[in-house]
Amino acid sequence: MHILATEGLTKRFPTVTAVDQLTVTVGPGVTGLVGANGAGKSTLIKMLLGLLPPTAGAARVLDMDATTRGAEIRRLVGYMPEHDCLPPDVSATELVVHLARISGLPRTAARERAADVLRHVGLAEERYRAIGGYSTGMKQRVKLAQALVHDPKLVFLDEPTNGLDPRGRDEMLTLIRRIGTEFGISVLVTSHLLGELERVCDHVIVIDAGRLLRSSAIGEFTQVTRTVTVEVDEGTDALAQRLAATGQRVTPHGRMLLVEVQGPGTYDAIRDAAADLDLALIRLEQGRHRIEDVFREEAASV
Ligand SMILES: Nc1ncnc2c1ncn2[C@@H]1O[C@H](COP(=O)(O)OP(=O)(O)OP(=O)(O)O)[C@@H](O)[C@H]1O
Repeated sequence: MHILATEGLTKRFPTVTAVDQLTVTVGPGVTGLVGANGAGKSTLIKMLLGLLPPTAGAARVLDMDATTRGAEIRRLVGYMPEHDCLPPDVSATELVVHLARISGLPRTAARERAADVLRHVGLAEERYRAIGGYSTGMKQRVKLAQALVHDPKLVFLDEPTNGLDPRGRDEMLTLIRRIGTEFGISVLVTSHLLGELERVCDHVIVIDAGRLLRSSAIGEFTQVTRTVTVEVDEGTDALAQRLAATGQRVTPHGRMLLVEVQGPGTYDAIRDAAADLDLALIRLEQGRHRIEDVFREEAASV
């Protein structure tokens, strides 16, 4: 079953083609939409919501045509926009209740539902304070809460981790995963960082300059891009030589080594090599996959 599907979807602005003949399908679960800034992610979402007419091609969301049935789609889909769009002088509770009412919920149900979603996104007492005084993380949570308040079947989250510090980012990613698993709501989440989506997505779509670069289950991504970063206090060269001698693929990266994970044995090989050479391991961590890595691999394979 498809949650959404596009066929040759294209959006041309006077000086740029933002989405270029995109044909892609998305199933239930949490799907990441990855691309550098300007790749066309927000434009795609706006077309899927029926807010922007395509220049060519078609899009279906929850089996409805996005061009002709935008209002129905928006009733069933939650949208967390990328940019700051919150009124500063009202509280999160007032805003979310108001938006729930606009979505058609009766007054009492709107209040209850708003209290529920604000609790789920982790806004407690602060929800009664004016939004203008909120931190970026709190504002992102309010945007998320309003996307969920009308109990959608699907949510589009546009760069939800933007502007967050590492801890806020982690908490937001955990929340997104919960939306997909505990609440059973399908999610399309955009980011310019593939690394952060790996943790929460079942499937990832990569676009570049509006074109589909790749659409794969997350496992396929991690298999081909997985590396482990190794740092030792000294003796990096000796470690690299030892690892290479035991069949590991090693690339020096400044003071660190990037080792391709060929299987669980790779970690054992690193540990044993460091122990044999009497080196102290400072860091042994899963490589963060940046979108550029995928671009490089795709380019190399063409
Ligand atoms: N209304 C518009 N008029 C003209 N050009 C636009 C418009 N909206 C977007 N664009 C252009 O289309 C391209 C894709 O923009 P879009 O916002 O969809 O990218 P994005 O992947 O969401 O990136 P970002 O995260 O930076 O917003 C960019 O070159 C952008 O400048």
